[in-house]
Amino acid sequence: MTVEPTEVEAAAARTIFGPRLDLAHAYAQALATAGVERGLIGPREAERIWERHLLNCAVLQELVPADVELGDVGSGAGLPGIPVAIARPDLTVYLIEPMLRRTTWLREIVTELGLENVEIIRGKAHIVAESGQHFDVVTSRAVAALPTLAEWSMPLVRKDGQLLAIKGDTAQEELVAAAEVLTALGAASSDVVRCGESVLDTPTTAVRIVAGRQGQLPKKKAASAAGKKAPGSGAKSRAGSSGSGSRAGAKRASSSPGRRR
Ligand SMILES: C[S@@+](CC[C@H](N)C(=O)[O-])C[C@H]1O[C@@H](n2cnc3c(N)ncnc32)[C@H](O)[C@@H]1O
Repeated sequence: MTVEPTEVEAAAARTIFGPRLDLAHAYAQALATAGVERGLIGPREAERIWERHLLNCAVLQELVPADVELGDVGSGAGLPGIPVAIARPDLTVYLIEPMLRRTTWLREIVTELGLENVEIIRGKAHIVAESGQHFDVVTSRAVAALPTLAEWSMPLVRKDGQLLAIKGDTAQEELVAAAEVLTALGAASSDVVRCGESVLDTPTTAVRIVAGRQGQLPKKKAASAAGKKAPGSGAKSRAGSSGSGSRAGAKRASSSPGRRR
């Protein structure tokens, strides 16, 4: 099966990916074939791989400053982290994902594409935060409702850094629902933004939260982390290496993940 973008999608892809367009084609092809066979995305996604996945995710890069470190929480098959990393070779992108099956795929595809600006961290977001790692920008898509997502992601954000969460039509409502949590987590500002308006028929909606201080674990998480240090916490694996031995991936988060996209 070959996955060709429509004319409109191809024009958008040329603008977004520039000289790295071939890498975007190779990733789209792999996602629509091996990605579907391995259950990383649903079978119906293959025919809308460009619009709904590569382009929808890659335009998030418009909000990302130059030369920064970006952590992508709950990366799954590599979304939005891999399209952003392809579009922006100046960034160092860390794909954060607890499930071994998915980090195995991520290591394979990152190696196959030769993406030197991507690293893979196996673990849940709070375990990575517990290890003291911070990023200038933390992205996500379809991981959890905003109050939960903020609790997981804000501890990973450096002072003045941003959390960028791709959300659908409910973005504004989620932001209102998360107001109290965001204040407690030290958010300096938050808004709903649209990306890709000049290239996409349907621009991507994202919630943007700016951190007023370097992220810390919420008190109850910090207390339990201090009492019980998780094995493998903080283990970071370069793409293509054998990965961490963290058991974090085996334990499900108590909050239900957001709508699958
Ligand atoms: C519905 S999938 C979305 C994957 C991808 N972001 C996308 O848009 O296609 C949610 C992902 O979040 C991961 N996840 C769940 N809880 C997590 C946590 N606490 N920290 C990091 N990732 C988590 C899951 O393993 C899964 O890969």
